[in-house]
Amino acid sequence: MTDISTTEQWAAVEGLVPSIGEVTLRELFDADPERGRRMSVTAGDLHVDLSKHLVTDEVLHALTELAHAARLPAQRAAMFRGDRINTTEDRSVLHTALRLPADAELVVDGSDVVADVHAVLARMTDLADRVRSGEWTGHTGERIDTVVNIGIGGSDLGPVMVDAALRELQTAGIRARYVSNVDPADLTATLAEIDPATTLVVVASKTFTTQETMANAHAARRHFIEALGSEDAIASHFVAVSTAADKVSDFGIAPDNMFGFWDWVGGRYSVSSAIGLSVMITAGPPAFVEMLEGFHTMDLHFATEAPEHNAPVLMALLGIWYTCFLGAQSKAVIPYAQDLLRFPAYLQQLTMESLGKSVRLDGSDVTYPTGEVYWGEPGTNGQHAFFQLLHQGTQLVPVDFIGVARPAADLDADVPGAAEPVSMHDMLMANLFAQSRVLAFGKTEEEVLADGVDPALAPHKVMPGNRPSTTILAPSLSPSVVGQLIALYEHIVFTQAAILGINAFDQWGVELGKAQAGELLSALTAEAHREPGFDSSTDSLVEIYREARGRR
Ligand SMILES: O=P(O)(O)OC[C@H]1O[C@](O)(CO)[C@@H](O)[C@@H]1O
Repeated sequence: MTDISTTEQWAAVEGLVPSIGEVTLRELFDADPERGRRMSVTAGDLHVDLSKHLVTDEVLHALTELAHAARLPAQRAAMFRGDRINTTEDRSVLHTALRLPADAELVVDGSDVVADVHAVLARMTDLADRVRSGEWTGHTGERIDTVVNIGIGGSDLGPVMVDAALRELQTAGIRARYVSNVDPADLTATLAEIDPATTLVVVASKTFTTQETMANAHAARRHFIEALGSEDAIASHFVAVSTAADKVSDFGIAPDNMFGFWDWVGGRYSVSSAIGLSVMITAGPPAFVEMLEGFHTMDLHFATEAPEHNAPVLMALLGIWYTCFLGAQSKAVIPYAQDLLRFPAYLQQLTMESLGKSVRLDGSDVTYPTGEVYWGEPGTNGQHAFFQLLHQGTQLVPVDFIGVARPAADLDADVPGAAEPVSMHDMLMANLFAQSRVLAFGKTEEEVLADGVDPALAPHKVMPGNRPSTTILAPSLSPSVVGQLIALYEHIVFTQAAILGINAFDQWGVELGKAQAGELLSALTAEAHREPGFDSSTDSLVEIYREARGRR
């Protein structure tokens, strides 16, 4: 396969790097008063402003040529068609099929996957409606008021993030709790605040073998049987979401209470599958369907728009520009929306499990960086924590700002000096716009001195500026917008992987740790301390731990 870094298109981008060192964002904006509008694209309901990036039209053009050199349109078509592009696991990659409308058709390996998807959606809807209406009752005849989702990674981060994002729609009196960590503190804290008689547990695991999930599920099962006095209680308090029907049945959950998905849905791409069941129960089936429509809107945008107007393609190319050509190593995602609190954590798995690869699809070593370290916290909190490094530190950290125009609810605040109370949402968004301006345009020494600052202090108050950011502005945090945002980043990941020639859909690196945890568990729990067998660090840690636990 072609090593993208050996192409003339790659060399062309590389050749433009010095030109970017010669201009500033201030100069680029001064030279083109239309830059703000001209370098923004619309994707579904999202206004995506790319104008505050360290690029000229020439750079953007050269980057889109890179996408052509990597045959992005052909690779994209192969994914949407269901080709087995996850070659190391010999699987199709079809999360986009999870949001196709019911009248669409997509036959893969002789089976219409759209019909399969909608059959599961209908069963999920039926369960959610019955739980929400009170028709589904627990073992003692009480209504369900709490859903506990037990899962980890993709079987947790998606639902937990969307649950928070759709908080305002949770009007049926049903709350969700999420248990993921094998640290017993996680399940213990959750069990302490729920009543088993009114709780439905969703065991969410694609494989139904994940150590953390199975440990938590079995412990929860014991707790429910003890609390409700009968093993029969499991039938009305446990459902499962999985691709492994046999293992679900071995656990004691009947097929009627299992909601399936397929091996062509990667864990980190699974929130639009039955893995979203807890959210469908708390926010309601119409909200879930609207979210799927939002996903589909972005899928269509990605599949059909030319690269020059294609938000995920452009954002992916900018990511490659910063990491492969300008030396950036991380990307901050700052939602100015408290309900998107968990979006950065969700993106960490989506992007880093996907792009954390050092060999290409053909097994050859990559010769360029892949992926970025994603991190972030909601604004304005981040401003009072890590923004100092973004503004005046020495690292290049591109930022994605996300904001919504209309809040679900607003409050007025009295602001010193203001005649009238001020909308707190307006305050929030003013902060977002201010931060992206300060990052981009900074403050020169001349401007600092013009404020009358002591010249000795002036260097400390200079803001270098020229720090790039994207601003994504949505009309509101509707379920559709949530789906659009998730799909936007899914397709950014796809595009980067397609250009860099890596597999975004496997995660072999996670496996070795799982295997070694098994060996370590035996060493920690064995009757008698074995001869040292690991390495001198691990051996002494095991010994100290065993002693602390009273094991010799
Ligand atoms: O849904 P499962 O099979 O329990 O897997 C959970 C997670 O574990 C991983 O395999 C590795 O962390 C993720 O890719 C996945 O989302």
